[in-house]
Amino acid sequence: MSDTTPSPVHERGRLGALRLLLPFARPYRGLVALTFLGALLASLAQLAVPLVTRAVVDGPIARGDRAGLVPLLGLAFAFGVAEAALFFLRRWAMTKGSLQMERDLRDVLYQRLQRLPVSFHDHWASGQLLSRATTDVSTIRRFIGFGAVFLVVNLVTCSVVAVLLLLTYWPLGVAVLVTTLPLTVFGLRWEKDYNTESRLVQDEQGELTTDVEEAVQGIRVVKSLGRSELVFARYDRKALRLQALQLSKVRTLTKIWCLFEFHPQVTLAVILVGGSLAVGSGALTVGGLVGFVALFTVLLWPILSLGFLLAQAQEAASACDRIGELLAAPMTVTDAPGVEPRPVGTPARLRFEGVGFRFPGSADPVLRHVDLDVRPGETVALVGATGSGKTTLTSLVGRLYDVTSGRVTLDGHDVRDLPLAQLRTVVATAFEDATLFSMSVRENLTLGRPDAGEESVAEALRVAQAGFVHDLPWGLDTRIGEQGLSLSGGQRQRLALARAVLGRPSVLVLDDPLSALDVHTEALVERALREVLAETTALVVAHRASTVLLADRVALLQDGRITAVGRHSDLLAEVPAYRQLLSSDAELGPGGQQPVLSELGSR
Ligand SMILES: Nc1ncnc2c1ncn2[C@@H]1O[C@H](COP(=O)(O)OP(=O)(O)OP(=O)(O)O)[C@@H](O)[C@H]1O
Repeated sequence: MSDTTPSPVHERGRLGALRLLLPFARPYRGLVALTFLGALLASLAQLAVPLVTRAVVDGPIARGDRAGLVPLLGLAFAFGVAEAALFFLRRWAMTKGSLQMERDLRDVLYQRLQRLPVSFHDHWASGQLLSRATTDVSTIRRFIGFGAVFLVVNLVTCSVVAVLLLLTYWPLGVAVLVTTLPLTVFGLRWEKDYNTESRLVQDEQGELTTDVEEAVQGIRVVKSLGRSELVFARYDRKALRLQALQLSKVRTLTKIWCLFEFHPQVTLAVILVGGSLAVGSGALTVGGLVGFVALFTVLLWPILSLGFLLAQAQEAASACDRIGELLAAPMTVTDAPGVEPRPVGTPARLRFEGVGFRFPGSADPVLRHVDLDVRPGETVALVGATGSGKTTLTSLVGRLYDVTSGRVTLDGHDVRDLPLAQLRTVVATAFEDATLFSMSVRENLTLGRPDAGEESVAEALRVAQAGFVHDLPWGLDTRIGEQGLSLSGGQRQRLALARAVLGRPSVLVLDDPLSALDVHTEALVERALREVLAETTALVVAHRASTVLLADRVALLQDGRITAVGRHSDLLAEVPAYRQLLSSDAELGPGGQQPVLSELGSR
C-alpha cells in the first residue's frame, strides 16, 4: 500500500465543513427539532428563575408580604419541574438521533469504500481509511450528540440573556457586552489555529494506524528479518510527532479555555462595582441588581463551555473534511447510464482490442496496443518477465481498472457496456495473493455465488484439491482466522481457486494460482483444473513452466506488448525470448522443475 494522500491542511471548510452532515440529519429532522426545542425551552425555563428572584426581592420581601411569596415560589417550582422534563426529552431525542445518524454515516462510508475503484485504494494508506471510518465517525457522533445542540442553545441563551440584561439596566448591560469583545477577537484567532492543529493530529493518527496495521499484517516478515526494533523506532518517531502535535493542540485549547474562564470573573467584578453605584444612585433597585447577577450566573456555563464546544465543533469539522474527501473521491469504474444485462455465453469469447493502459498519475503506459483473441472454451497462458504487465492485463477483464485506450469485449460486448454486477458474475478471478475473510469456509467459498448449492461447492473443492476443509473441526462451517492466516499458503490458494471455479464462470482469470502448491498437489490440481478449463474461457498468468501446460495457446508479454502468440511448443522452437524466459525460470527455480521442462519440449 502506498503512502496516503490526505489533502493538505488549509483553510478549507473550517466550520463550514459541518455542512456535510445536513443530508444525514434530514431523515431525522423530527428528532433534531425535538432536541433543539427541548434544550431551548429548558434554557428558557432556567432563565425564568432569576426573573422570579427579582420579583420576590422587589415584591413580597420588600413589602413584607409572606402570602405573596407562595405563588411566586410555586411558579419557580413549576419551572424547575418543566426543566427536568425537558432535560429528559432532549436526552432521549438527542441520543436516538445521533446514534442513527452515526450508523447512516458509517454505512455510507463503508459502501463508498467498497465502490471506490482499485486505483483509489492503490493510493490511500489503509490506516488513513480506517481512522476516518472509526475515529472520525465517532468524533462526529460526539459532536452531533452533544456539542452541536449546546453550541446552538448556548449561543441562543447568551443572546436572550444579553437582551434581558440590557432591558434590566442598559448601561450595565452595555458594559457586560463590551467585556465580551476580547473573547470574540482572540477566540476566533485561536479557533483558526485549533482547526489546523486538529486536522494535523487526525492525519497523524491515520499514519500511526497504518503503521500498526502493516506491522501486524507483516509480523512474520518483520520477525524473520529481525527488524522489530527498527520498525518500533519508526513507529516511535511518528508517535512522538503525534504527541508534539497533540501538545500544540492542547496549548491552543488551554489558551481558549483560560480566556473563557477568566472572562466571567472580570465581568462579575464590573457588574458588582457598576451595579452598586447604580443602586446607590437609585437608578437600579436591589432586586434589579440581584436579578442582574442571577441572570449573569445563568450565563456562566454557556460562556465557560463555549471554548470546549467550539473545540469539539472544530474537531468534528476536520473529521467531516477528512470523510468528505472520501465521499468526493471520483467513482471512475461505474455502470454507464442505462446499461442493461447482455447475453454472454458460457464459455464466452474474450478479446483485447488495441488495449492500452496507464496507471493514474504514471507517465508511461504499462500496456500498449494489446490485441488478443481468446476463443470460447480456449485457455491462453500469459507469460512474461516480472513487471511486464500480466496482472494488469488480467485486471482489465473484470474492470478492476478500465482501459485507457482500446477495449476489452466479452462475446462482442465492451465490458464497460455490461452492468458491473453481471460482469463480475460471468468473470471469476483467482489472485496469486489468496485473500480469505474472517468467515466460515463455506461463506468464503460462496462469496461471489451465494446461491451455489452443495453439489457445486463439493465440485469446486474437488477441482481445487481442497478436500482438507472436511478435516477442519467444523468442516465447511469452520470459521477461518483473519485473512485465513490459520491455513497454510497452499491451502489458502486452493480455497481461493475453488471460489473462482465455483459455478463455472463464462471467463476464468487465474493469476498464477498454483504458485504456493507443492509439486505433488500442483499436479493433482492441474489434472482436475483441466476439466474446468475445457468448459470455460480462461486467461492464466503463468510463471511456472508447468502452469503453461494447462493452456491451448501462450501469449508472450514484453514491456506491455504482446510480441508472440502460439502453441507453446512452437514458441519454444521459434521465439528466443520465450525460450530464454522459460529456461531462465527453470534455472532459477527449484531442481524439481527440471522434469517439467523436459515435458515442455515434447508438447
Ligand atoms: N497500482 C499501480 N500503480 C502504478 N504502477 C503500478 C501499479 N501496479 C503495478 N504497477 C506497475 O505496472 C507494471 C506492471 O505490473 P504487473 O503487476 O502487471 O506486472 P506482472 O507482469 O504481473 O509482474 P509479476 O510477474 O511480478 O507479477 C510494473 O512496472 C508495476 O510497477
